[in-house]
Amino acid sequence: MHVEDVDLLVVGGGKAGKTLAMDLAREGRKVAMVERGMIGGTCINVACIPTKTIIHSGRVLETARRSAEFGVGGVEQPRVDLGLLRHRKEDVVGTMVKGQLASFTGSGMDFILGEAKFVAPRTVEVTLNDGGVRTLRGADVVVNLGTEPALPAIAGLAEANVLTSNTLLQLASLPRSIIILGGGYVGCEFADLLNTLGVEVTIVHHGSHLLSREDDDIAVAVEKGFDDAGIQLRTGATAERISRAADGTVSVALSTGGQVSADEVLVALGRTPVTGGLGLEGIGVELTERGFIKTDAYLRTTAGGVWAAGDAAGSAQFTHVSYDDYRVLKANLAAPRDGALPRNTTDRLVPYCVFTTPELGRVGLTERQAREAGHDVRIAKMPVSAIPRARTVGHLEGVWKAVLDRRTDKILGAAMLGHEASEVIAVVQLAMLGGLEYPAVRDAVITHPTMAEGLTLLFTPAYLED
Ligand SMILES: Cc1cc2nc3c(=O)[nH]c(=O)nc-3n(C[C@H](O)[C@H](O)[C@H](O)COP(=O)(O)OP(=O)(O)OC[C@H]3O[C@@H](n4cnc5c(N)ncnc54)[C@H](O)[C@@H]3O)c2cc1C
Ligand SMILES: NC(=O)c1ccc[n+]([C@@H]2O[C@H](COP(=O)([O-])OP(=O)(O)OC[C@H]3O[C@@H](n4cnc5c(N)ncnc54)[C@H](O)[C@@H]3O)[C@@H](O)[C@H]2O)c1
Repeated sequence: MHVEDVDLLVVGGGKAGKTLAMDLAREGRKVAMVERGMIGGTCINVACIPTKTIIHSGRVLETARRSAEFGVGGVEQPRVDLGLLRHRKEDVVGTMVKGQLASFTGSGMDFILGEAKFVAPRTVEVTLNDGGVRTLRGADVVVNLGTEPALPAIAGLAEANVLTSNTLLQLASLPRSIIILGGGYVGCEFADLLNTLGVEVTIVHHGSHLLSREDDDIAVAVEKGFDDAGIQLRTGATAERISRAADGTVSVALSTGGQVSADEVLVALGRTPVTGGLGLEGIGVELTERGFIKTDAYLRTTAGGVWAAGDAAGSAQFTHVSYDDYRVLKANLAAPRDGALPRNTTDRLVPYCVFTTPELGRVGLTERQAREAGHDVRIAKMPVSAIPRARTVGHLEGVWKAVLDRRTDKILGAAMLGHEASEVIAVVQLAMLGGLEYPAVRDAVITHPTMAEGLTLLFTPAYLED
Protein backbone atom coordinates (compact mmCIF):
# COMPACT_ATOMS: atom_id res chain seq x y z
CA MET A 1 0.00 0.00 0.00
CA HIS A 2 1.49 3.34 -1.08
CA VAL A 3 0.84 6.04 1.53
CA GLU A 4 0.95 9.68 0.42
CA ASP A 5 2.12 12.01 3.20
CA VAL A 6 0.76 15.54 3.51
CA ASP A 7 1.11 18.32 6.12
CA LEU A 8 -2.66 18.65 6.56
CA LEU A 9 -5.34 16.11 5.66
CA VAL A 10 -8.94 17.38 5.84
CA VAL A 11 -11.63 14.70 5.88
CA GLY A 12 -15.01 16.14 4.86
CA GLY A 13 -15.18 19.53 3.18
CA GLY A 14 -17.37 21.48 5.62
CA LYS A 15 -17.04 25.16 6.42
CA ALA A 16 -14.15 24.82 8.90
CA GLY A 17 -12.17 22.22 6.97
CA LYS A 18 -12.38 23.75 3.52
CA THR A 19 -11.43 27.23 4.80
CA LEU A 20 -8.45 25.86 6.69
CA ALA A 21 -7.37 23.70 3.74
CA MET A 22 -7.41 26.68 1.37
CA ASP A 23 -5.51 28.91 3.82
CA LEU A 24 -2.71 26.45 4.50
CA ALA A 25 -2.42 25.44 0.85
CA ARG A 26 -2.07 29.12 -0.14
CA GLU A 27 0.71 29.40 2.44
CA GLY A 28 2.58 26.68 0.56
CA ARG A 29 1.82 23.72 2.84
CA LYS A 30 1.05 20.32 1.36
CA VAL A 31 -2.72 19.92 1.88
CA ALA A 32 -5.23 17.28 0.77
CA MET A 33 -8.99 17.48 1.31
CA VAL A 34 -11.34 14.54 0.79
CA GLU A 35 -15.02 15.22 0.07
CA ARG A 36 -17.48 12.52 -0.87
CA GLY A 37 -19.83 14.61 -3.01
CA MET A 38 -21.05 18.01 -1.85
CA ILE A 39 -18.50 20.50 -3.15
CA GLY A 40 -18.68 23.32 -0.60
CA GLY A 41 -20.44 21.22 2.05
CA THR A 42 -23.95 21.03 3.51
CA CYS A 43 -24.62 24.76 3.88
CA ILE A 44 -24.17 25.60 0.22
CA ASN A 45 -25.69 22.44 -1.27
CA VAL A 46 -28.68 21.46 0.87
CA ALA A 47 -29.09 23.81 3.83
CA CYS A 48 -28.61 27.54 4.45
CA ILE A 49 -28.11 28.76 0.90
CA PRO A 50 -30.91 26.89 -0.95
CA THR A 51 -33.40 27.40 1.89
CA LYS A 52 -32.72 31.11 2.24
CA THR A 53 -32.92 31.49 -1.54
CA ILE A 54 -36.42 30.01 -1.70
CA ILE A 55 -37.47 31.79 1.49
CA HIS A 56 -36.64 35.00 -0.37
CA SER A 57 -38.91 33.88 -3.23
CA GLY A 58 -41.68 33.36 -0.65
CA ARG A 59 -41.17 36.89 0.60
CA VAL A 60 -41.32 38.30 -2.94
CA LEU A 61 -44.61 36.44 -3.43
CA GLU A 62 -46.01 37.86 -0.20
CA THR A 63 -44.93 41.39 -1.17
CA ALA A 64 -46.55 40.93 -4.59
CA ARG A 65 -49.78 39.85 -2.88
CA ARG A 66 -49.69 43.06 -0.87
CA SER A 67 -48.67 45.24 -3.83
CA ALA A 68 -51.90 47.28 -3.90
CA GLU A 69 -51.32 48.19 -0.25
CA PHE A 70 -47.98 49.70 -1.30
CA GLY A 71 -49.57 51.67 -4.14
CA VAL A 72 -48.44 49.35 -6.91
CA GLY A 73 -51.03 48.20 -9.45
CA GLY A 74 -50.90 45.66 -12.24
CA VAL A 75 -49.83 42.70 -10.09
CA GLU A 76 -52.86 40.50 -10.36
CA GLN A 77 -53.01 37.06 -8.83
CA PRO A 78 -49.31 36.57 -8.17
CA ARG A 79 -48.45 32.90 -7.87
CA VAL A 80 -45.36 30.85 -7.51
CA ASP A 81 -43.82 29.12 -10.51
CA LEU A 82 -42.09 26.16 -8.90
CA GLY A 83 -39.98 25.46 -11.99
CA LEU A 84 -38.56 28.98 -12.04
CA LEU A 85 -38.14 29.01 -8.26
CA ARG A 86 -36.11 25.80 -8.43
CA HIS A 87 -34.15 27.12 -11.39
CA ARG A 88 -33.15 30.22 -9.40
CA LYS A 89 -32.24 28.13 -6.36
CA GLU A 90 -30.12 25.80 -8.50
CA ASP A 91 -28.50 28.76 -10.21
CA VAL A 92 -27.53 30.34 -6.85
CA VAL A 93 -26.25 27.00 -5.51
CA GLY A 94 -24.54 26.04 -8.79
CA THR A 95 -22.71 29.38 -9.04
CA MET A 96 -21.47 29.05 -5.48
CA VAL A 97 -20.37 25.43 -5.99
CA LYS A 98 -18.47 26.43 -9.14
CA GLY A 99 -16.80 29.26 -7.23
CA GLN A 100 -15.84 26.89 -4.43
CA LEU A 101 -14.28 24.39 -6.82
CA ALA A 102 -12.24 27.14 -8.47
CA SER A 103 -11.06 28.36 -5.05
CA PHE A 104 -10.12 24.84 -3.93
CA THR A 105 -8.02 24.10 -6.97
CA GLY A 106 -6.68 27.69 -7.13
CA SER A 107 -5.39 27.40 -3.56
CA GLY A 108 -3.02 24.62 -4.55
CA MET A 109 -4.61 21.93 -2.35
CA ASP A 110 -5.13 18.39 -3.59
CA PHE A 111 -8.96 18.25 -3.71
CA ILE A 112 -10.06 14.63 -3.81
CA LEU A 113 -13.63 13.54 -4.53
CA GLY A 114 -14.18 10.24 -2.76
CA GLU A 115 -15.33 8.44 0.39
CA ALA A 116 -12.76 8.43 3.20
CA LYS A 117 -12.31 5.70 5.80
CA PHE A 118 -9.68 5.60 8.57
CA VAL A 119 -7.35 2.60 8.29
CA ALA A 120 -4.44 3.60 10.58
CA PRO A 121 -3.52 6.55 12.84
CA ARG A 122 -3.94 9.81 10.85
CA THR A 123 -4.40 7.74 7.71
CA VAL A 124 -7.40 7.37 5.41
CA GLU A 125 -8.15 5.14 2.50
CA VAL A 126 -10.19 7.00 -0.11
CA THR A 127 -12.46 5.22 -2.55
CA LEU A 128 -12.38 7.68 -5.39
CA ASN A 129 -15.70 8.67 -6.99
CA ASP A 130 -14.26 8.11 -10.45
CA GLY A 131 -12.66 4.78 -9.57
CA GLY A 132 -9.52 3.70 -7.77
CA VAL A 133 -8.23 4.04 -4.24
CA ARG A 134 -5.71 6.39 -2.62
CA THR A 135 -4.22 6.24 0.86
CA LEU A 136 -3.23 9.48 2.57
CA ARG A 137 -1.64 10.30 5.91
CA GLY A 138 -1.62 13.77 7.47
CA ALA A 139 0.92 15.16 9.94
CA ASP A 140 -2.30 16.75 11.20
CA VAL A 141 -5.80 15.56 10.35
CA VAL A 142 -8.97 17.67 10.59
CA VAL A 143 -12.27 15.79 10.54
CA ASN A 144 -15.22 17.96 9.40
CA LEU A 145 -17.96 15.52 8.48
CA GLY A 146 -21.26 17.27 9.19
CA THR A 147 -24.68 15.84 9.98
CA GLU A 148 -27.71 14.48 8.14
CA PRO A 149 -31.44 14.58 8.96
CA ALA A 150 -32.29 12.34 11.94
CA LEU A 151 -34.94 9.69 11.29
CA PRO A 152 -35.97 8.55 14.78
CA ALA A 153 -37.55 5.19 15.49
CA ILE A 154 -41.19 6.23 15.08
CA ALA A 155 -43.43 3.30 14.15
CA GLY A 156 -44.13 3.26 10.40
CA LEU A 157 -41.69 6.06 9.56
CA ALA A 158 -39.37 3.90 7.47
CA GLU A 159 -42.25 2.66 5.26
CA ALA A 160 -44.16 5.95 4.90
CA ASN A 161 -41.81 7.58 2.36
CA VAL A 162 -41.43 10.76 4.42
CA LEU A 163 -39.60 13.91 3.35
CA THR A 164 -36.51 15.45 4.95
CA SER A 165 -35.05 18.92 4.41
CA ASN A 166 -32.88 17.35 1.67
CA THR A 167 -35.66 15.68 -0.33
CA LEU A 168 -38.14 18.54 0.13
CA LEU A 169 -35.76 20.79 -1.77
CA GLN A 170 -36.00 18.40 -4.76
CA LEU A 171 -39.81 18.29 -5.08
CA ALA A 172 -41.11 18.85 -8.61
CA SER A 173 -44.54 19.92 -7.34
CA LEU A 174 -45.93 21.18 -4.07
CA PRO A 175 -48.16 18.97 -1.95
CA ARG A 176 -51.60 20.32 -1.10
CA SER A 177 -50.95 19.71 2.58
CA ILE A 178 -48.07 18.70 4.81
CA ILE A 179 -47.47 17.61 8.40
CA ILE A 180 -44.17 18.83 9.80
CA LEU A 181 -42.75 16.79 12.66
CA GLY A 182 -40.66 19.09 14.87
CA GLY A 183 -41.10 22.77 15.60
CA GLY A 184 -37.39 23.66 15.72
CA TYR A 185 -35.40 25.71 13.21
CA VAL A 186 -35.99 23.49 10.17
CA GLY A 187 -39.65 22.88 11.04
CA CYS A 188 -40.49 26.55 11.61
CA GLU A 189 -38.64 27.86 8.54
CA PHE A 190 -40.29 25.31 6.23
CA ALA A 191 -43.72 25.71 7.87
CA ASP A 192 -43.66 29.45 7.25
CA LEU A 193 -42.33 29.12 3.69
CA LEU A 194 -44.70 26.34 2.60
CA ASN A 195 -47.69 28.14 4.10
CA THR A 196 -46.75 31.26 2.11
CA LEU A 197 -46.55 29.10 -1.03
CA GLY A 198 -50.12 27.91 -0.41
CA VAL A 199 -49.56 24.54 1.26
CA GLU A 200 -51.79 23.63 4.25
CA VAL A 201 -49.35 23.11 7.11
CA THR A 202 -49.71 21.30 10.45
CA ILE A 203 -46.79 21.26 12.90
CA VAL A 204 -46.50 18.45 15.45
CA HIS A 205 -44.10 19.41 18.22
CA HIS A 206 -43.56 17.63 21.52
CA GLY A 207 -42.51 20.72 23.49
CA SER A 208 -45.22 22.88 25.03
CA HIS A 209 -44.13 25.68 22.66
CA LEU A 210 -42.38 25.84 19.30
CA LEU A 211 -38.64 26.67 19.32
CA SER A 212 -38.15 25.04 22.71
CA ARG A 213 -34.85 26.84 23.43
CA GLU A 214 -36.56 30.27 23.46
CA ASP A 215 -38.37 32.05 26.28
CA ASP A 216 -42.06 31.17 26.32
CA ASP A 217 -43.22 34.74 25.56
CA ILE A 218 -41.08 34.84 22.40
CA ALA A 219 -42.20 31.37 21.28
CA VAL A 220 -45.82 32.41 21.90
CA ALA A 221 -45.30 35.48 19.68
CA VAL A 222 -43.98 33.20 16.90
CA GLU A 223 -46.96 30.86 17.43
CA LYS A 224 -49.40 33.76 17.20
CA GLY A 225 -47.92 34.78 13.85
CA PHE A 226 -48.23 31.18 12.61
CA ASP A 227 -51.77 30.91 13.92
CA ASP A 228 -52.79 34.18 12.22
CA ALA A 229 -51.28 32.86 8.97
CA GLY A 230 -53.39 29.68 9.19
CA ILE A 231 -50.71 27.17 10.24
CA GLN A 232 -52.17 24.43 12.46
CA LEU A 233 -50.20 23.80 15.65
CA ARG A 234 -50.19 20.56 17.63
CA THR A 235 -47.79 21.38 20.47
CA GLY A 236 -47.31 19.07 23.45
CA ALA A 237 -47.83 16.16 21.06
CA THR A 238 -45.41 13.47 19.93
CA ALA A 239 -45.74 11.55 16.70
CA GLU A 240 -46.32 7.89 17.68
CA ARG A 241 -47.11 6.16 14.41
CA ILE A 242 -47.02 7.13 10.74
CA SER A 243 -48.95 5.34 8.01
CA ARG A 244 -49.57 6.00 4.32
CA ALA A 245 -52.91 4.86 2.89
CA ALA A 246 -53.44 3.40 -0.57
CA ASP A 247 -54.65 6.81 -1.86
CA GLY A 248 -51.30 8.36 -0.81
CA THR A 249 -52.61 10.20 2.26
CA VAL A 250 -50.27 10.07 5.26
CA SER A 251 -51.62 9.95 8.81
CA VAL A 252 -49.75 10.60 12.02
CA ALA A 253 -51.12 9.23 15.29
CA LEU A 254 -50.44 11.61 18.17
CA SER A 255 -49.52 10.89 21.80
CA THR A 256 -52.34 13.24 22.82
CA GLY A 257 -54.88 11.01 21.06
CA GLY A 258 -56.33 11.41 17.58
CA GLN A 259 -54.43 11.83 14.38
CA VAL A 260 -53.61 14.33 11.67
CA SER A 261 -53.53 13.59 7.93
CA ALA A 262 -51.97 15.23 4.88
CA ASP A 263 -50.38 14.57 1.49
CA GLU A 264 -46.83 14.50 2.88
CA VAL A 265 -44.82 14.41 6.10
CA LEU A 266 -41.61 16.37 6.63
CA VAL A 267 -39.37 15.02 9.40
CA ALA A 268 -37.52 17.90 11.09
CA LEU A 269 -36.45 16.24 14.34
CA GLY A 270 -32.80 17.25 14.55
CA ARG A 271 -29.67 15.99 12.83
CA THR A 272 -27.38 13.00 13.26
CA PRO A 273 -23.57 13.13 12.89
CA VAL A 274 -22.14 11.34 9.85
CA THR A 275 -19.54 9.45 11.88
CA GLY A 276 -20.63 5.81 11.61
CA GLY A 277 -18.65 3.19 9.71
CA LEU A 278 -15.69 5.50 9.20
CA GLY A 279 -13.19 3.66 11.35
CA LEU A 280 -12.85 6.61 13.73
CA GLU A 281 -13.01 4.54 16.90
CA GLY A 282 -10.45 2.11 15.46
CA ILE A 283 -7.84 4.87 15.44
CA GLY A 284 -8.72 6.08 18.94
CA VAL A 285 -11.22 8.86 18.16
CA GLU A 286 -13.93 8.50 20.80
CA LEU A 287 -17.54 9.28 20.01
CA THR A 288 -20.37 10.33 22.33
CA GLU A 289 -23.42 8.12 22.81
CA ARG A 290 -25.17 10.04 20.01
CA GLY A 291 -22.19 9.60 17.66
CA PHE A 292 -20.67 13.09 17.92
CA ILE A 293 -16.86 13.27 18.01
CA LYS A 294 -15.54 13.98 21.51
CA THR A 295 -13.34 17.09 21.42
CA ASP A 296 -11.80 19.33 24.06
CA ALA A 297 -12.11 23.12 23.96
CA TYR A 298 -9.12 23.28 21.56
CA LEU A 299 -10.92 20.93 19.12
CA ARG A 300 -8.48 18.07 19.77
CA THR A 301 -10.02 14.61 19.56
CA THR A 302 -8.89 11.74 21.76
CA ALA A 303 -6.44 10.58 19.04
CA GLY A 304 -3.08 12.37 18.72
CA GLY A 305 -2.82 14.69 15.71
CA VAL A 306 -6.53 14.35 14.89
CA TRP A 307 -8.72 17.44 15.29
CA ALA A 308 -12.44 17.85 14.61
CA ALA A 309 -14.75 20.72 13.70
CA GLY A 310 -18.33 21.68 12.86
CA ASP A 311 -21.63 19.91 13.55
CA ALA A 312 -20.15 16.42 13.92
CA ALA A 313 -17.69 17.67 16.54
CA GLY A 314 -20.60 18.76 18.72
CA SER A 315 -20.25 22.46 17.91
CA ALA A 316 -23.53 24.43 17.79
CA GLN A 317 -25.06 23.55 14.43
CA PHE A 318 -24.52 26.78 12.50
CA THR A 319 -22.24 27.58 9.58
CA HIS A 320 -20.80 30.60 11.39
CA VAL A 321 -19.81 28.37 14.33
CA SER A 322 -18.03 25.96 12.00
CA TYR A 323 -16.27 29.00 10.58
CA ASP A 324 -15.13 29.97 14.05
CA ASP A 325 -13.91 26.40 14.57
CA TYR A 326 -11.65 27.09 11.57
CA ARG A 327 -10.17 30.11 13.39
CA VAL A 328 -9.56 28.01 16.50
CA LEU A 329 -7.89 25.25 14.47
CA LYS A 330 -5.78 27.64 12.44
CA ALA A 331 -4.35 29.25 15.57
CA ASN A 332 -3.77 25.94 17.34
CA LEU A 333 -2.17 24.18 14.36
CA ALA A 334 0.29 27.06 13.99
CA ALA A 335 1.32 26.94 17.68
CA PRO A 336 4.60 25.31 18.75
CA ARG A 337 4.01 21.61 19.46
CA ASP A 338 5.31 21.78 23.04
CA GLY A 339 3.61 25.05 24.06
CA ALA A 340 0.13 25.94 25.31
CA LEU A 341 -2.55 26.13 22.62
CA PRO A 342 -3.63 29.74 22.00
CA ARG A 343 -7.32 29.49 21.07
CA ASN A 344 -10.36 27.62 22.37
CA THR A 345 -14.12 27.50 21.94
CA THR A 346 -15.05 28.47 25.49
CA ASP A 347 -17.48 31.39 26.04
CA ARG A 348 -18.16 32.09 22.37
CA LEU A 349 -21.02 34.54 21.90
CA VAL A 350 -23.04 32.77 19.20
CA PRO A 351 -25.93 34.57 17.52
CA TYR A 352 -28.43 32.90 15.23
CA CYS A 353 -31.55 33.66 13.28
CA VAL A 354 -34.62 31.63 12.47
CA PHE A 355 -35.52 32.80 8.96
CA THR A 356 -39.26 32.85 9.34
CA THR A 357 -41.15 36.00 8.29
CA PRO A 358 -40.75 37.95 10.49
CA GLU A 359 -37.30 36.73 11.44
CA LEU A 360 -36.25 35.77 14.94
CA GLY A 361 -32.74 36.98 15.76
CA ARG A 362 -31.17 35.74 18.99
CA VAL A 363 -27.97 36.28 20.91
CA GLY A 364 -26.70 35.59 24.42
CA LEU A 365 -28.86 34.42 27.30
CA THR A 366 -32.62 34.01 27.28
CA GLU A 367 -34.46 35.43 30.29
CA ARG A 368 -34.85 31.87 31.61
CA GLN A 369 -31.11 31.15 31.31
CA ALA A 370 -30.16 34.50 32.87
CA ARG A 371 -32.37 33.86 35.91
CA GLU A 372 -31.06 30.30 36.25
CA ALA A 373 -27.51 31.70 36.15
CA GLY A 374 -28.37 33.94 39.12
CA HIS A 375 -28.42 37.33 37.41
CA ASP A 376 -30.60 40.11 38.82
CA VAL A 377 -32.54 40.40 35.57
CA ARG A 378 -34.20 43.48 34.09
CA ILE A 379 -36.23 43.18 30.90
CA ALA A 380 -36.72 45.70 28.10
CA LYS A 381 -39.55 44.75 25.72
CA MET A 382 -41.10 46.67 22.86
CA PRO A 383 -43.52 45.97 20.00
CA VAL A 384 -41.85 46.30 16.61
CA SER A 385 -44.74 48.58 15.57
CA ALA A 386 -43.06 51.33 17.66
CA ILE A 387 -40.20 51.56 15.15
CA PRO A 388 -40.71 54.17 12.36
CA ARG A 389 -39.00 51.97 9.75
CA ALA A 390 -41.45 49.15 10.47
CA ARG A 391 -44.25 51.54 9.43
CA THR A 392 -42.54 52.69 6.21
CA VAL A 393 -42.06 49.09 5.04
CA GLY A 394 -45.41 47.84 6.35
CA HIS A 395 -43.99 45.16 8.65
CA LEU A 396 -45.42 45.98 12.08
CA GLU A 397 -45.42 42.42 13.39
CA GLY A 398 -43.10 41.21 16.13
CA VAL A 399 -41.55 42.08 19.46
CA TRP A 400 -38.03 42.92 20.68
CA LYS A 401 -36.82 41.78 24.06
CA ALA A 402 -33.49 42.47 25.75
CA VAL A 403 -32.27 40.78 28.92
CA LEU A 404 -30.21 43.13 31.12
CA ASP A 405 -28.18 42.73 34.27
CA ARG A 406 -29.70 45.18 36.77
CA ARG A 407 -26.47 45.44 38.73
CA THR A 408 -24.08 46.18 35.84
CA ASP A 409 -26.48 47.56 33.15
CA LYS A 410 -24.81 45.15 30.70
CA ILE A 411 -26.83 43.39 27.99
CA LEU A 412 -26.98 39.64 28.68
CA GLY A 413 -28.97 38.67 25.63
CA ALA A 414 -31.69 39.60 23.17
CA ALA A 415 -34.51 38.04 21.19
CA MET A 416 -35.68 40.13 18.26
CA LEU A 417 -38.74 38.97 16.36
CA GLY A 418 -39.34 41.37 13.50
CA HIS A 419 -38.39 42.71 10.09
CA GLU A 420 -34.64 42.34 9.33
CA ALA A 421 -33.96 40.93 12.82
CA SER A 422 -31.09 38.87 11.37
CA GLU A 423 -29.25 42.15 10.69
CA VAL A 424 -30.18 44.06 13.86
CA ILE A 425 -29.13 41.20 16.13
CA ALA A 426 -25.53 41.76 14.97
CA VAL A 427 -25.69 45.30 16.36
CA VAL A 428 -26.68 43.96 19.77
CA GLN A 429 -24.01 41.28 19.52
CA LEU A 430 -21.33 43.91 18.88
CA ALA A 431 -22.57 45.99 21.84
CA MET A 432 -22.27 42.86 24.00
CA LEU A 433 -18.80 42.04 22.65
CA GLY A 434 -17.74 45.63 23.37
CA GLY A 435 -19.08 45.33 26.92
CA LEU A 436 -21.38 48.34 26.42
CA GLU A 437 -23.90 49.22 29.09
CA TYR A 438 -27.43 49.56 27.71
CA PRO A 439 -27.57 53.41 28.11
CA ALA A 440 -24.65 53.71 25.65
CA VAL A 441 -26.71 51.83 23.04
CA ARG A 442 -29.82 53.89 23.83
CA ASP A 443 -27.87 57.16 23.52
CA ALA A 444 -26.04 56.31 20.28
CA VAL A 445 -26.97 58.39 17.23
CA ILE A 446 -28.41 55.73 14.91
CA THR A 447 -29.53 56.42 11.34
CA HIS A 448 -33.21 57.27 10.90
CA PRO A 449 -35.33 55.51 9.75
CA THR A 450 -33.69 52.08 10.15
CA MET A 451 -34.75 49.03 12.11
CA ALA A 452 -31.57 49.37 14.21
CA GLU A 453 -32.79 52.81 15.30
CA GLY A 454 -35.34 50.89 17.39
CA LEU A 455 -32.51 50.29 19.86
CA THR A 456 -32.72 53.96 20.88
CA LEU A 457 -36.35 53.28 21.89
CA LEU A 458 -36.06 49.82 23.43
CA PHE A 459 -34.04 51.03 26.41
CA THR A 460 -36.22 54.07 27.24
CA PRO A 461 -38.49 54.06 30.34
CA ALA A 462 -41.53 53.31 28.17
CA TYR A 463 -40.24 49.80 27.47
CA LEU A 464 -37.87 49.13 30.36
CA GLU A 465 -39.31 47.45 33.42
CA ASP A 466 -38.62 49.16 36.79
C1 LIG B 1 -32.36 23.04 6.17
C2 LIG B 1 -31.19 23.64 6.94
C3 LIG B 1 -31.04 25.00 6.96
C4 LIG B 1 -29.96 25.56 7.66
N1 LIG B 1 -29.86 26.92 7.69
C5 LIG B 1 -28.83 27.50 8.35
C6 LIG B 1 -28.68 28.90 8.36
O1 LIG B 1 -29.48 29.65 7.80
N2 LIG B 1 -27.61 29.42 9.02
C7 LIG B 1 -26.70 28.64 9.65
O2 LIG B 1 -25.74 29.16 10.22
N3 LIG B 1 -26.83 27.28 9.67
C8 LIG B 1 -27.86 26.70 9.03
N4 LIG B 1 -27.98 25.34 9.01
C9 LIG B 1 -26.94 24.53 9.69
C10 LIG B 1 -25.68 24.43 8.80
O3 LIG B 1 -26.04 23.97 7.52
C11 LIG B 1 -24.65 23.49 9.44
O4 LIG B 1 -24.40 23.87 10.76
C12 LIG B 1 -23.35 23.53 8.65
O5 LIG B 1 -23.54 23.28 7.29
C13 LIG B 1 -22.38 22.49 9.25
O6 LIG B 1 -21.18 22.49 8.54
P1 LIG B 1 -19.98 21.55 8.95
O7 LIG B 1 -18.76 22.39 8.90
O8 LIG B 1 -20.25 20.80 10.18
O9 LIG B 1 -19.86 20.48 7.77
P2 LIG B 1 -20.69 20.20 6.46
O10 LIG B 1 -20.89 21.43 5.65
O11 LIG B 1 -21.87 19.40 6.81
O12 LIG B 1 -19.65 19.35 5.62
C14 LIG B 1 -19.29 18.03 5.90
C15 LIG B 1 -18.87 17.38 4.61
O13 LIG B 1 -18.26 16.13 4.87
C16 LIG B 1 -18.55 15.27 3.80
N5 LIG B 1 -18.34 13.89 4.26
C17 LIG B 1 -19.05 13.21 5.20
N6 LIG B 1 -18.55 11.97 5.36
C18 LIG B 1 -17.50 11.86 4.49
C19 LIG B 1 -16.57 10.83 4.18
N7 LIG B 1 -16.61 9.64 4.77
N8 LIG B 1 -15.62 11.06 3.25
C20 LIG B 1 -15.56 12.26 2.63
N9 LIG B 1 -16.40 13.28 2.89
C21 LIG B 1 -17.36 13.08 3.80
C22 LIG B 1 -19.99 15.60 3.44
O14 LIG B 1 -20.30 15.26 2.12
C23 LIG B 1 -20.03 17.12 3.66
O15 LIG B 1 -19.85 17.85 2.47
C24 LIG B 1 -29.03 24.74 8.33
C25 LIG B 1 -29.19 23.35 8.31
C26 LIG B 1 -30.27 22.80 7.61
C27 LIG B 1 -30.42 21.32 7.59
N1 LIG C 1 -31.51 29.44 10.52
C1 LIG C 1 -30.62 28.60 11.02
O1 LIG C 1 -29.57 28.96 11.51
C2 LIG C 1 -30.92 27.13 10.92
C3 LIG C 1 -31.96 26.66 10.12
C4 LIG C 1 -32.20 25.30 10.07
C5 LIG C 1 -31.42 24.42 10.81
N2 LIG C 1 -30.39 24.91 11.57
C6 LIG C 1 -29.58 23.99 12.40
O2 LIG C 1 -29.98 22.65 12.17
C7 LIG C 1 -30.23 22.00 13.40
C8 LIG C 1 -31.33 20.98 13.23
O3 LIG C 1 -32.61 21.62 13.10
P1 LIG C 1 -33.96 20.87 13.42
O4 LIG C 1 -35.08 21.83 13.31
O5 LIG C 1 -34.02 19.61 12.62
O6 LIG C 1 -33.76 20.38 14.92
P2 LIG C 1 -34.12 21.09 16.31
O7 LIG C 1 -33.42 20.31 17.34
O8 LIG C 1 -33.92 22.55 16.25
O9 LIG C 1 -35.70 20.88 16.45
C9 LIG C 1 -36.35 19.63 16.48
C10 LIG C 1 -37.50 19.74 17.47
O10 LIG C 1 -38.32 18.59 17.34
C11 LIG C 1 -38.86 18.26 18.61
N3 LIG C 1 -39.12 16.81 18.62
C12 LIG C 1 -38.20 15.81 18.77
N4 LIG C 1 -38.80 14.61 18.66
C13 LIG C 1 -40.12 14.82 18.43
C14 LIG C 1 -41.24 13.96 18.17
N5 LIG C 1 -41.12 12.62 18.12
N6 LIG C 1 -42.46 14.52 17.94
C15 LIG C 1 -42.58 15.87 17.95
N7 LIG C 1 -41.56 16.73 18.18
C16 LIG C 1 -40.34 16.23 18.41
C17 LIG C 1 -37.76 18.63 19.58
O11 LIG C 1 -38.33 19.00 20.82
C18 LIG C 1 -37.04 19.80 18.92
O12 LIG C 1 -37.43 21.02 19.48
C19 LIG C 1 -30.60 23.09 14.38
O13 LIG C 1 -30.19 22.74 15.68
C20 LIG C 1 -29.85 24.29 13.86
O14 LIG C 1 -28.64 24.46 14.57
C21 LIG C 1 -30.15 26.25 11.64
